[in-house]
Amino acid sequence: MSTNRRLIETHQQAVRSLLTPVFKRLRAATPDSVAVDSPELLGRVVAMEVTTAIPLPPFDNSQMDGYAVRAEDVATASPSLPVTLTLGFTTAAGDSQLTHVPGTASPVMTGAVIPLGADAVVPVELTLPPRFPKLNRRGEPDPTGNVDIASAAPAGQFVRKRGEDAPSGAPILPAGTRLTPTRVGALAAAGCTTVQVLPRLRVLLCSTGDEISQVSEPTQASEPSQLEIGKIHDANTPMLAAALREAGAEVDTLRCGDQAGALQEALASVSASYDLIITSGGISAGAFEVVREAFAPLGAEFLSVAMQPGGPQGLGEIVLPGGAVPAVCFPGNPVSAFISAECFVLPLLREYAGLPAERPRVQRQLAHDTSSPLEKHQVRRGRIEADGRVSLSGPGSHLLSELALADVLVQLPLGQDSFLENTPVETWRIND
Ligand SMILES: Nc1nc2c(c(=O)[nH]1)N[C@H]1C(S)=C(S)[C@@H](COP(=O)(O)OP(=O)(O)OC[C@H]3O[C@@H](n4cnc5c(N)ncnc54)[C@H](O)[C@@H]3O)O[C@H]1N2
Ligand code: MOO
Repeated sequence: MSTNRRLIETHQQAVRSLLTPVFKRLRAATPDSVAVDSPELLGRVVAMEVTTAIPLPPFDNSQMDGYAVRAEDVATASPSLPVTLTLGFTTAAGDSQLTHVPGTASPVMTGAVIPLGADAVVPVELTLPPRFPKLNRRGEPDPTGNVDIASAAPAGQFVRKRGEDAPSGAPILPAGTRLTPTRVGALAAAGCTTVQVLPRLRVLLCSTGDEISQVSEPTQASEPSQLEIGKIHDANTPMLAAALREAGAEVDTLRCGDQAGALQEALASVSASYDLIITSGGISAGAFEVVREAFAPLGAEFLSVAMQPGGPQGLGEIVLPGGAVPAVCFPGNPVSAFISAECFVLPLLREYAGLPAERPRVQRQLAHDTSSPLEKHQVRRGRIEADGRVSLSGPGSHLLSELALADVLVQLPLGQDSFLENTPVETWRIND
């Protein structure tokens, strides 16, 4: 066993240095043009500032169903001394602008253009009686009758001014903004039909091992297993693909057995299409370490990080016929693979995708005593108890079901091997 282990922070820095040029290149690349109504848009990052070509709102409009008036015509109105005004033509949302006749009340619906010459709106509830009479729109016979206005309306009351949300030419989304549903709405309101977004990071996720590569179809959980002894279902490909996609990447997958030549061959034909290769398995001290055997001669480095799980790691730019591609290699144990992704790669991807890089971090007390290797940073899985303290599951890196039901990853720092009940520890929220 190597004792020359790299600190977790040093390896984080090494992975960051490997991937920084990739993100820099993607930020400078031709952006993708994506339609505003495409399901593809959600979660993408705006490549350049978006401005609105029109004022928002585009015209003065009513905030209420009521009557557009001139403020001066209703200045003295009150419930005990209403002001009676002649009914004018009605404007509904979507109608073009009418001209307001001084001394009259022009019925307007919410969103309707304020008639030219009116400057305030009296809600229908503040008229007597508090409901609309028969109304006439443009093209219909001239309206007849009056309305009693029971409240004064200062100029501007319930008028949503043209451009008050964003004037014409104003920036609505700065470059680097991640597109959420509200931002998609703002783009649509401004009349944008397409938006320029940063290209996604394209990842080839490669899971290795004879034990997974020869299993054809997974059996239903409810049926007796069809697995031959020695084979297992491939958990890492779906899990890591989901984690990478959640962090904004575009992911293709490749499964490969334990033959280094076959892995090199498979990568040679596809590598040019990817910004990053992630591998799982085949990197520790065994006799058949396919990733180590295939990648070390191509330029990757394999080493040991002072952490558990996730001790064995690999990284480097590997040189393939299609060009050099950065590769980050995780150990095969599923919990090790997930925690490696959480510690070394996902924060960088989230940062590029405009997401918070770090999982929400909170100090919590341990619900019981525990121990951890003195010379390693241990990442345990925990459940939050009703009293807010955290209970740990076993340390084994094969315990995927326990990881799947954990609330937090619990950080037990290097240099301490015994942790008493109620010791405060840093926790990272997962599985939300
Ligand atoms: N003599 C030593 N043996 C081991 C060491 C060591 O330092 N010296 N390190 C151990 C640690 S820690 C880990 S972690 C593993 C890492 O091994 P590999 O990265 O080479 O991974 P594999 O041997 O290929 O697989 C490990 C384990 O995970 C299962 N696995 C692999 N791929 C998948 C998958 N896609 N889905 C589900 N499970 C997977 C595999 O069957 C093995 O059980 O090495 C220790 N050994
Ligand atoms: O470090 Mo391994 O990643 O514990 O299981």
